[in-house]
Amino acid sequence: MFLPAQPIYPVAGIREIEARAMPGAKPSLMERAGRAAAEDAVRLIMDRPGPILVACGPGNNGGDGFVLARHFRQAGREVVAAFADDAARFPADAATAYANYRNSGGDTVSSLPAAPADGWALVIDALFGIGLTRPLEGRYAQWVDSLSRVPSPRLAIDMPSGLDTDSGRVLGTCFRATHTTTFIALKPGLLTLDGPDHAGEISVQRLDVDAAGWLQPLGRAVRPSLFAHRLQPRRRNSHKGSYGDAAILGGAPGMCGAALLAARAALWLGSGRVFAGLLDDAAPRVDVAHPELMLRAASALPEQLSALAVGPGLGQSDSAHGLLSAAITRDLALVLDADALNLLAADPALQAAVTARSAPTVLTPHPSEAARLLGCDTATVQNDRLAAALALSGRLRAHTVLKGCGSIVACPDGRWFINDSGHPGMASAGMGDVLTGLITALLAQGWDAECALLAATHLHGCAADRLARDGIGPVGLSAGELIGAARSLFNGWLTEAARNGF
Ligand SMILES: NC(=O)C1=CN([C@@H]2O[C@H](COP(=O)(O)OP(=O)(O)OC[C@H]3O[C@@H](n4cnc5c(N)ncnc54)[C@H](O)[C@@H]3O)[C@@H](O)[C@H]2O)[C@@H](O)CC1
Ligand SMILES: [K+]
Repeated sequence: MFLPAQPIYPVAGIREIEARAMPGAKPSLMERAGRAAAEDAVRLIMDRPGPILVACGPGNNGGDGFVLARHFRQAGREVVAAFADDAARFPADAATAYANYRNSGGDTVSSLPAAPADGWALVIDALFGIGLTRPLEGRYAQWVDSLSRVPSPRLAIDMPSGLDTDSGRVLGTCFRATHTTTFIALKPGLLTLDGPDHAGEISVQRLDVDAAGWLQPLGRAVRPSLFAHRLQPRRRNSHKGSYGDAAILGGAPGMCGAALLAARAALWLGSGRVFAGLLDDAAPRVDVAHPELMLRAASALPEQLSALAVGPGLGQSDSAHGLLSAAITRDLALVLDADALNLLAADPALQAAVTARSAPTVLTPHPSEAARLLGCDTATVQNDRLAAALALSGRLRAHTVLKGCGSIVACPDGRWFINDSGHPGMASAGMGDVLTGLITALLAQGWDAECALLAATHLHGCAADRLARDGIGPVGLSAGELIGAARSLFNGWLTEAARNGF
């Protein structure tokens, strides 16, 4: 069964949901949060004797830590609570949690104690959650760094302290959790940029709050349930013309491989026919490993196509510019990748032409390409990947995938998705070309841009994950190897969808 695509909210959304769900809630949300975190913590210490260290901060995240500490005390487990701020300045809920902890006989220490001889059973970071507003420094930076070095399991409450909730940026330094218990819903920062390196395994504790019931989410984590309705079995009475003509335009001298990788991916994800238009006059006439592909001169692609990708190995020559310009005016689903994006960034007239298109456009930038398109630097894109992807989709009226750790899929209407499949072994040449081929194949088969982009992006990462489980990667995974795994997984999804009656 396909898992639901969980909602994701930035801080403002979580605050709004809290404000609506909190009044009169019994037990209070903080009581629920502390208890839920304690339940996750119990699972981490099943076979681990010894004391638990909880580091509590000056806000409500610290309050959650005191609720959790009280539960462990009451269960007879040794807890050391480190708290170095002024309890008189706690917000109301945290003040109650602190008082209850003290009333249960709990004490605090004002500096991080040395680890006991047999180590901590677990260390818990309840320093800062969604209320982090500036970089960690001084004492809290030291605490976070030394807690991150503890070899025990390390649990972050709501957010790893130091991680910006909306962007996944590390502010100063950041707790490196092995596990994170996050409340109410997922947050973007857990899933993109530096989030996955710091959050570890994520458990979402909803606290009996129906987040989507209070606030319609704009963001979701990518799961096949989002496009399951597209995973239809093929009709027996069909032929290659039923599954579209896909084409890849690129392959300038020295870069034919990029176009061939994209074309191979389009072939193995089910396009009826696949053409590759290659700019290199000396390009091979046949792909010997895949003679099914129809290799043509770049200017000789058929008039009738179902979907066209421009970019893999395209280069930035005048002829590349001319071909791109002509492609943009074609009334078909269009994927723009690599140098097509760089040419677009340098030419406002091309951008206007993209914006004027009525057929779907998909953009697949990595952060530097996105920066060129937005006229900013790469750091600005990375500092707020979500905003960058949405800005591109809005400006160019296109669906965008901003690649990188936690790829962001943005729609022109302001909805967005974060993909959590894949691993750093995918940081190798040709991976983007394969993604482009996968997207193009689905567009050629009649999928809408949103579903094609979501499915291809998720599939791309899932294929890499499956290969890594079999020892093919993460290190040394090559883009070509991904294509067969993607095909096999996609067929598995089709079987699953049929079994579940989609
Ligand atoms: N509001 C609620 O009812 C609930 C809140 N919950 C918890 O409360 C958290 C949010 O609480 P808060 O809004 O109090 O925020 P935090 O507890 O995350 O932190 C806010 C406090 O940290 C200070 N601060 C921010 N950045 C700092 C830095 N770099 N160095 C030093 N101090 C810094 C702020 O001035 C403020 O005192 C959530 O993440 C969650 O853990 C949960 O208990 C669920 C219910
Ligand atoms: K925390």
